[in-house]
Formats: sequence, C-alpha cells, structure tokens
Amino acid sequence: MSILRTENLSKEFDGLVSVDDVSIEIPNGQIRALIGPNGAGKTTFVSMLCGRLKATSGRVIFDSCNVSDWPAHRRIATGMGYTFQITSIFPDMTVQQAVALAARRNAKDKRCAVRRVANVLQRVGLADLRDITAGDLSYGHQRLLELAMGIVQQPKLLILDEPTQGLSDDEIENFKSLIRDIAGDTTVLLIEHNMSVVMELADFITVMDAGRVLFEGVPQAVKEDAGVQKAYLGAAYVAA
Ligand SMILES: Nc1ncnc2c1ncn2[C@@H]1O[C@H](COP(=O)(O)OP(=O)(O)OP(=O)(O)O)[C@@H](O)[C@H]1O
Repeated sequence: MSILRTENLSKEFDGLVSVDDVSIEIPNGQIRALIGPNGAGKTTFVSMLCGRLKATSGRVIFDSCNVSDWPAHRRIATGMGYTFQITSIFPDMTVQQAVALAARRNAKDKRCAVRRVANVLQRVGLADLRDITAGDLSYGHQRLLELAMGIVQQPKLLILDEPTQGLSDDEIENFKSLIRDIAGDTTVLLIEHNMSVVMELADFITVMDAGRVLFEGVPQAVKEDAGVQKAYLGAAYVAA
C-alpha cells in the first residue's frame, strides 16, 4: 500500500510553471530520494505535500485521504512530518525544550514524551548539547535539531529537505544510520544533493527536472540513465 500519492500536481507562480503535472506514488516504509538540479521544483513540490503551499492543480493523497485542501497542521496531526527552520522560530529555546515541544504533538503521556525526547537526542547525537540554546548551535547542529524534532513526532511519512547540508562527514554517517534505523516504521522522502547519501540510502529515486519527473528507478538505474546524467549528475558524479 502507498502512504503518499500525488495526482497531476502542479504549481504556477505568476504564470511560470515550477511544478508541472507530477504524479508519484510512495509505498509504505520506503526511503524515497527526490533529486534534480537547482530550480527543478523539488522544494515547491514537497511544500505542496505538507501544505505550506497550495497547489495550482492536482491532488495529494496521504494515508488514503485526499489532503489537498487541508491546512499544514491537520496534515501533521495525521502523521506527516517534515523538518523546518526551527532556529528562526524558536531561537531562545534549548535543544531539549524544542524537541519536547515537538514531542508533545502526539505523546500519550508526559513521561512517555520525556523518555522519547531523551532517546531521540541520543540518537541524533545532540544529548550533550541538550541545554544549549537553539540559536547558539552551529549550522550542522541546527539541522540535527530539526531532524530530532521531526523524528520525535514518530510520523508515518518524514519529509527531509536537504538534511545533510552543513553536516560534517561523521555527522553524515550518523545521519545515514539513523535513517536506516527509522525506515520501515517511517516512510522517508528525502530531498538531497549529496549523491553518496542518495545512492546509499534510497530504495527508489525520483528525478525532477524543469518541474517534471524526468526519471524514476532504483539507484543503479538512475546512475546508468543517460538522460539523468545529462540533466543532473553530470561530470562531477560520473567522475566520483
Ligand atoms: N515563491 C515563489 N515565487 C516565485 N517563484 C518561485 C517561488 N518559489 C519557487 N519559485 C521558482 O520555482 C522554481 C523551482 O524552485 P524550487 O526551489 O522548488 O527548486 P528546487 O529543485 O528545490 O531547487 P534547489 O535544489 O535549488 O533547492 C524556481 O524557478 C524558483 O525560482
């Protein structure tokens, strides 16, 4: 069964088409990567999934419900999680407070939430920084805090927009094992520019170019497709 399906989803800004008739389907438990060159429409596409942007046309079906007209908070309450720019929203909260706030969205009781916060901080590698103010964290640690806030809500689908940007090599390794760890229980949709992360983590890849789906397939098929190489991967990837 699929957790998410889009039907002919499109977005225009002032007559310019940013996302053009995109229909994809993500099965339960899959790690799906969404890749494509800058300006391909990836962020615009996921913004329509989570309700930050209203689609010009098309539908979003999440967990068998047509959520196309739902506000973002209702989609979150139904089990859609995504990372957001926490530090601009809660710069004065400590790491622990910010994750606890996110945990409260669906924790059954307070003790359960406290345990879950401690566990997630440990898993993302922020346990030692739990009393640091979010706004004082390094950029990489801010990204990990966003990830912790997403994971702690135990969403059915977790949408991550460039989660490894600004992370060190060690933090990227930790990120990869974390995602492998939560996959299965959680379906993951990952926008990512780091090709080694994509190729190692993704079960299946959707490639966008100029607002459209250019190609879909398993990592090996994406690697070998001439159209994808031309549009996106280019010399840098072929050489890697
Ligand atoms: N609010 C907006 N108003 C007008 N145009 C926009 C808006 N948001 C995005 N666009 C345009 O839509 C197109 C797709 O942008 P988008 O950010 O979705 O691409 P992307 O694939 O996420 O790129 P990147 O990898 O650089 O983040 C771009 O041409 C962009 O300029």
